[in-house]
Amino acid sequence: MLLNLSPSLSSLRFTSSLPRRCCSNRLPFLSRSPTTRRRFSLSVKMDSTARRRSAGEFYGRVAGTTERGFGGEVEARGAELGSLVLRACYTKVSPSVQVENPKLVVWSDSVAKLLDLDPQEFERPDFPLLFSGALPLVGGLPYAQCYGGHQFGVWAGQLGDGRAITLGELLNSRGERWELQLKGAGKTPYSRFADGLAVLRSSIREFLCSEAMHGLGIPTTRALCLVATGKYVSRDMFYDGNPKDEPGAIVCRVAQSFLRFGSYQIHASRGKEDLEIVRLLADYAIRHHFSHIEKMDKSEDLSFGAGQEGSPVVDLTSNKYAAWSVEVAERTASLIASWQGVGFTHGVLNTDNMSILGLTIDYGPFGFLDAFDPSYTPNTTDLPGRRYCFANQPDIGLWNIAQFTTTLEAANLISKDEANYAMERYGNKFMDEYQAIMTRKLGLAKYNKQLISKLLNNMAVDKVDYTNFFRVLSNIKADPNIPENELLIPLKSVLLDIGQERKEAWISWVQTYIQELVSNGIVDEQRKAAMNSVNPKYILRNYLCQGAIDAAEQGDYEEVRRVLRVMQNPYDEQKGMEKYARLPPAWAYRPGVCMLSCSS
Ligand SMILES: Nc1ncnc2c1ncn2[C@@H]1O[C@H](COP(=O)(O)OP(=O)(O)OP(=O)(O)O)[C@@H](O)[C@H]1O
Repeated sequence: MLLNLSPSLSSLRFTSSLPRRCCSNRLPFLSRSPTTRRRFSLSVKMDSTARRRSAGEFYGRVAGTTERGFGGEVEARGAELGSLVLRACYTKVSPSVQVENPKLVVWSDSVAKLLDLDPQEFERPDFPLLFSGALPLVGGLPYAQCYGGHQFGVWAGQLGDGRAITLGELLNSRGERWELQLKGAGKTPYSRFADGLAVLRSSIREFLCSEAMHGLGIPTTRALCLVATGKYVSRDMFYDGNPKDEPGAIVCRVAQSFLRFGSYQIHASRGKEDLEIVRLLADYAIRHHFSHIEKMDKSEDLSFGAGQEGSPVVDLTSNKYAAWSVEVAERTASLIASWQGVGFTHGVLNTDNMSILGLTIDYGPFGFLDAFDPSYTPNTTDLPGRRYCFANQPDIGLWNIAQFTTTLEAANLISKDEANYAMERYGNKFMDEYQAIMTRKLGLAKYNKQLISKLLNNMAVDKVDYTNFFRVLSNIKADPNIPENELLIPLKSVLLDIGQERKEAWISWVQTYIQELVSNGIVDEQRKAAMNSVNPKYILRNYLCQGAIDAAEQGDYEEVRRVLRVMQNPYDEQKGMEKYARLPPAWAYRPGVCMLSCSS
């Protein structure tokens, strides 16, 4: 039954979406056959320049780095426990989640604006029914996408969308295309062995972090609203054989596209018959999301030497797919540089969690750094190798780009030289952006590698809080005459429990920093304002999420809403909200708060 919608909701303009001929429901040969094993070569040769120009140098070597993953051959193991959907990149499927008196937990007015949705619509009594998928949206064309991916460096075959259902793609009045997706709305043909559902705990984390990342100015999928279904879902959070019933929930995510590296990989992995889908999906992405590439002036000289001297020239005007791969590589590099700037650790950087638009996607066991620790990983599953720890993210981004370009190569869309060139551009872009971000964080006029490396080293030794340190750093005055015993006063709230020897190390660093500030010649007040606009006061520490989750599980949604409000303006001083900038309390170190598993 379709509802009689008020003007704002009913005038949402849904538009055509993924290539229709790639829809499994349209295909006579829709297959849900058992997995077939096949050899799938994904060997990747890393360009030495690209590898050299990654960020390892700043953080030192971390145990279990990713070298092993840079090459070699893997076998397509496929979704051995489920069934496969072949020759298609999506399937029409409607939400099937059960609800009982569903409730709107939290919503985002700014996302509503993106969609031209009147925020008053959040108040309509049937809103929770519409945005849990229990009632259809007029004009919606729901579907689930087919994608695969490398998980922890190993090809895992078909993975999703196992619990995300796209309601449709909208065109807003500015001509922007926005895809609406319900996460946790029931099974799809891609659900494998799982239930297609999500719990309140993980949905609150996803909702809050999407909006917090946006507040920080970091590209991300957004979240329109979060509905508690009123039903329970069984989860084994610690994988200890003791599943517990948790409240179920659904987040309505919004992005210009949810296409991932894995959306392309899955088809390249299936050999000849599916290579055409890689091309169709690439054309789709370029047409709708990288249209400037299609409009590129062919007479413009965009030829570049790929790599070192004597290496082949790559002309980006002659192959739109090459230009596209470079842009995907560069967007990914910028994204990861911005994560490093705020201490965000994604936790599960599998290729199915890499957006082709360079958005942060899939908020699972993420964490922001508290005490600076390059080897920090928020994901308990990642603990043995720390593949996805903070310091490894730039290298993992490159590894993932290598998988993406290998996919385009396999589909004969780009050449090996073009693939190498995209990787090289990743390395260069990452370094440029990372250096610029760190320079701004310190309020300097130019990049000073030694000063920054020394600082990060000091912070790691003394376990200094990453966010709060940079926030108070702006209080240091560019005055070379400050007596030695007063140099650390502006930093006293963040240099906790350090002995005499470490004090000396810090005094020495502050002295060099002040010299640098003096030579840069920026007025203190100006520098402070500039630093505070890039060093957040508030970040979504895991314990803040947990506080909001604990209250919401008791039926009190006010804390989720309060945390959202604080995180929407993370660079501002917010009167009365100082407690949200505090270090984690002791209880935050209990299992499941700062460290999480993938169970959601
Ligand atoms: N409860 C579930 N039911 C069905 N499929 C699931 C479930 N949980 C995860 N999956 C699928 O397993 C894959 C890997 O899990 P992951 O935790 O990365 O996904 P997710 O958080 O559901 O997805 P997304 O990347 O869309 O945010 C995903 O493709 C997802 O579709």
